[in-house]
Amino acid sequence: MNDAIDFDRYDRIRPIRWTGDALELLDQRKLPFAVEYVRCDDSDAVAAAIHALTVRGAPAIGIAAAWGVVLAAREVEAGNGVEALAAIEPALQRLNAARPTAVNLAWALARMRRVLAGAGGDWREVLAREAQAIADEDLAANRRMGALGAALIEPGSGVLTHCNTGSLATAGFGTALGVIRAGVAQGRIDAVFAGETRPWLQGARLTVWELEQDGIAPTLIADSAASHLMKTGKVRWVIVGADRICANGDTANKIGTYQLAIAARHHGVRFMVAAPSSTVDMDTLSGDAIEIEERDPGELFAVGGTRTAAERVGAWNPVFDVTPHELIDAIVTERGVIERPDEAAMRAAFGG
Ligand SMILES: CSC[C@H]1O[C@H](OP(=O)(O)O)[C@H](O)[C@@H]1O
Repeated sequence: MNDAIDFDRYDRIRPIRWTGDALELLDQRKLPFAVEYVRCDDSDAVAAAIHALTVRGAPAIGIAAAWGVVLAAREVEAGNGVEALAAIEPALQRLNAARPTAVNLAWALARMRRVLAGAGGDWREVLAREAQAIADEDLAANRRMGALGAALIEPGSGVLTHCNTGSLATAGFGTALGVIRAGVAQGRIDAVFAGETRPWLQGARLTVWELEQDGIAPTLIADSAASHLMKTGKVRWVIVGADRICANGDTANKIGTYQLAIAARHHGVRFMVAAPSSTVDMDTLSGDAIEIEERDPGELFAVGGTRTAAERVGAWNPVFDVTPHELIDAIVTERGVIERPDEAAMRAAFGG
């Protein structure tokens, strides 16, 4: 076993590209069957891409929104940041409304507002530098988290992950999938199981595709097979991402995460949440206060354009759920590891 991580092998995918005058987004609605980028020339196009899941994943939508602010700035004239902020605020509101659950969206917009409010005549350049800094910091955080999370994993482990938390959901390398990449690179992880993650199939379409790019051969399972897999003893950890981590450690993540945590605790499988500090929301005291996004029920009726449900059926499509902190064994951010998270541990680590 060694601690080295070959980022040339494990960190090559970039879902977000800034061209200097437009934002190019790897269209995650079309992966893995087509690798196509969508060009956004204005902030409303970015907001639409976030809502449509062209770009998705908590850190990635924050980064995309930050570049959306840069695009909004191109449409106004102002002598300084305060004037510019007043002019582009409606566009920032539309970006913020694109999706409600991942705190990274609002966090990135608040950070862009903060630097803009203090900027002078060079406010456009200040915004562009801040958007790039948000992306660069996320990539560095993911690589750091990968090492911190992997260090918790005993050699010879099997792991199960849910949804997609890789390069596609971030600036690169990933959060939970970054921990898994690091664990594989270090020889700690022998088997990676990926849940398909209905209804949007982030696991079957995106996580499997990402791992194939790395030369890692995951085993795909139906979401409904997860408890049975844990019962076999083949996994020692469930490793997932997060869209919002509250002041007491309660965590919102892709729908299905909560039941994975319940099953993990029942079977003595450890449960790790990996997310950058930009996903921590110390202003939200507990998971009960998190707005859970509900998407078009039609997402449940078809896969890839082929209907799979009988006609004339209703559906309920919440796309996140909340795992109570009591079911989480470790929260890993780039700042460190919080074992058995609770409000005291979260405040010691993040203040507030
Ligand atoms: C690294 S954050 C990824 C996070 O976002 C996903 O949701 P969505 O695909 O709807 O954006 C899921 O909750 C992942 O854990």
